[in-house]
Amino acid sequence: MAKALIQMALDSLDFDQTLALAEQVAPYVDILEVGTPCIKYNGLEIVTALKTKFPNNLILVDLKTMDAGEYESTPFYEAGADICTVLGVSDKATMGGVIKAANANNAEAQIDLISVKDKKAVATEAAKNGAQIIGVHTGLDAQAAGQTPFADLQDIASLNLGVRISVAGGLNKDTIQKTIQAGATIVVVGAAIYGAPSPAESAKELRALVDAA
Ligand SMILES: O=C(CO)[C@H](O)[C@H](O)COP(=O)(O)O
Repeated sequence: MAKALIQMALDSLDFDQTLALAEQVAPYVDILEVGTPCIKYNGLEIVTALKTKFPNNLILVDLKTMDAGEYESTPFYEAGADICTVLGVSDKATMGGVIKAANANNAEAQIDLISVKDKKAVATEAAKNGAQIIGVHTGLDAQAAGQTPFADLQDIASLNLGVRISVAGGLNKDTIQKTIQAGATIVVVGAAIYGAPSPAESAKELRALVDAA
């Protein structure tokens, strides 16, 4: 089985701080994620900067697109995004638009199941329609209310859809291995890295745990 990938969520608003954090963690993670607040604040320029500075990392742009999928995502793919996200609560045509833009740019589309009621149905349909990645995601607000992504992961993994499963929602060194063992092929970490005294040390520790899982 292929090793799981680690994705670091860059959730700062500040352009220079985002690049500085990426510099610290890039050797230990596979995917650098431009978080939703960061992409809204900084736009295409930060995608270009990350792609240029970190050619050995994949770049995920967490657009969380809700409408006009192809139109909104195309410039980000053209700027170097390897993966863009689109909301699973959006219209089938919106998800289809991002999948189309991804395919046109030799890249991938991720369907984010955040706030989706029937996650199994949306994931099944999205995989059938060509989405490469399904994102099981407990957002920051839901985390603050005590929720975790683990039950949803079990539901989605049980479908055996043949697509990659990304999991986000407060993962840390105590939960990352069990997340992979439960079926995640991409594990997303934000606060546990950027909130650590040494983000580089934290990313290195997570790398070792993921490689040993
Ligand atoms: O997409 C996000 C919020 O919507 C976060 O980037 C994602 O949840 C990862 O961060 P954390 O590990 O702190 O939960």
